[in-house]
Amino acid sequence: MILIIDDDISIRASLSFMLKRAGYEVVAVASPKEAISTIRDTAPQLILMDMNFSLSTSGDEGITLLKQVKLFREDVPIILMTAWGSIDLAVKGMRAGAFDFITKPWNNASLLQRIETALELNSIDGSKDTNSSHNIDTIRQNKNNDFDRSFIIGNSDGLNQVLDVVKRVAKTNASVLITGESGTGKELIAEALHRNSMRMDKNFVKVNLGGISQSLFESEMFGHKKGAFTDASADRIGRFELADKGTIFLDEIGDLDIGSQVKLLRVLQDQTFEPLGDSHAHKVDVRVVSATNADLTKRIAEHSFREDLFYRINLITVHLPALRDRREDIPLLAKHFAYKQCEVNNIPQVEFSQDAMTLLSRLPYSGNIRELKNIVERTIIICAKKILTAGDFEPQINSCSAANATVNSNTAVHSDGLTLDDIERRTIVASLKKHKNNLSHVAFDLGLSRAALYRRLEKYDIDYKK
Ligand SMILES: Nc1ncnc2c1ncn2[C@@H]1O[C@H](COP(=O)(O)OP(=O)(O)OP(=O)(O)O)[C@@H](O)[C@H]1O
Repeated sequence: MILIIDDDISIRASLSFMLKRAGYEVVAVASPKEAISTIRDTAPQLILMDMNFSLSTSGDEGITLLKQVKLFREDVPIILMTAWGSIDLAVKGMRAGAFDFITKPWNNASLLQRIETALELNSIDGSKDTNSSHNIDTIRQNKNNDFDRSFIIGNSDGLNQVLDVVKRVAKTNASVLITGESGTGKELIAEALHRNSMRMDKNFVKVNLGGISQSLFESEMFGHKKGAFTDASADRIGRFELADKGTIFLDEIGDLDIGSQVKLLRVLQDQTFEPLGDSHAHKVDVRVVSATNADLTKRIAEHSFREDLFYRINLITVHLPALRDRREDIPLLAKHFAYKQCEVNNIPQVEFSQDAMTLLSRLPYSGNIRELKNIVERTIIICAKKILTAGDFEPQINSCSAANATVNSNTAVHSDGLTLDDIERRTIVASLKKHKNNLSHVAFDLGLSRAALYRRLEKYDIDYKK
């Protein structure tokens, strides 16, 4: 049963109608007093609670009610309803333990989706309970079936715990925030959520929010109509529309400026937006996965990140441990990157000597898995040997840490007579050979944009037209 608490009769009526039509049993009450007596007698599966009771405009009554409800029914998810103008109240409510919030006027489809997500997540959390209902068993089964983690290497407890959460929430529509240091595999986890969701056949759209300027944010995310501004010479589809029915991955969300944060919050609220120059609201159905290596709680305290946006993107948090805290994964990862590098470059597979593996297993890895990948790939290209020893890796390790230290200066780094530029040039030449000068394939392999690849081809004067 879903309990609706709202003093506005028209809201009670329209919510009841919508929820009953969706197959839920509904009880609707008008006052906090009636609400408390209802939850004393029956346990609702979910509560939809208005925060703006007419008796007080401060919202204190709503917060008090929320706290009382939590005392009686700690495990029942509560979704708060507020006006957009009093979203601060929703934030207070989230701090006091509400599960989610919506702003009025709401969008029926997205409210239903939130309700479904809340119920699903609550069942998963409660699935350890021996009294689990049929519904919980079904969810548990679904979550365990066919989980594809084939592209994620590692078997450490730290990684397995992360994957366990991913497995349980992938099929829901819950927003997920992935945290962790740079290079720990956050993007891979976002992909795993998508690949294991009902949305897997639709788009996974990645947006690097750190790379989008404030002035371009709206056109990039929501699109624009031809003529909407001086440079808009044609219609453009935004990232949200591209991700419709799929997943949008908001990378580096901690870097988003405060002005763009409110625009993002609005679209996440009810999944509608207006492209620039278009007065029609566009509706989308998008699952939101975000990632950051910033400490968002700290940013909230410093007022550089909106707390309401934080709750909106963060129904579930997944924290990826640093590589130095899951060293068991290093040998598997090293072998995996070596295998891939040899395959891509069409060279015979290599092996690691015992001392090489011991060395790799002990490094500090401030750049995490990305750093390990670079070290392995460079060593293979430079050494061109069948069995790689610790001695082969050492110069590359020095060069990588030196490169980290001088990343913002143009100082050339020498190791074994080679500069980083030499290494980069060799890697590009090898990839060109492997892909018979197909620049799209080379760019993809090396993780570069075509423009970045062209710049390097010019810089090193590499003839790719032969
Ligand atoms: N478990 C893993 N198995 C295989 N490859 C991995 C794994 N984790 C990370 N990688 C690889 O390491 C590199 C860095 O990973 P990724 O880009 O996902 O990290 P990130 O945390 O998103 O980094 P950033 O914060 O800098 O964006 C990628 O090439 C990725 O494919």
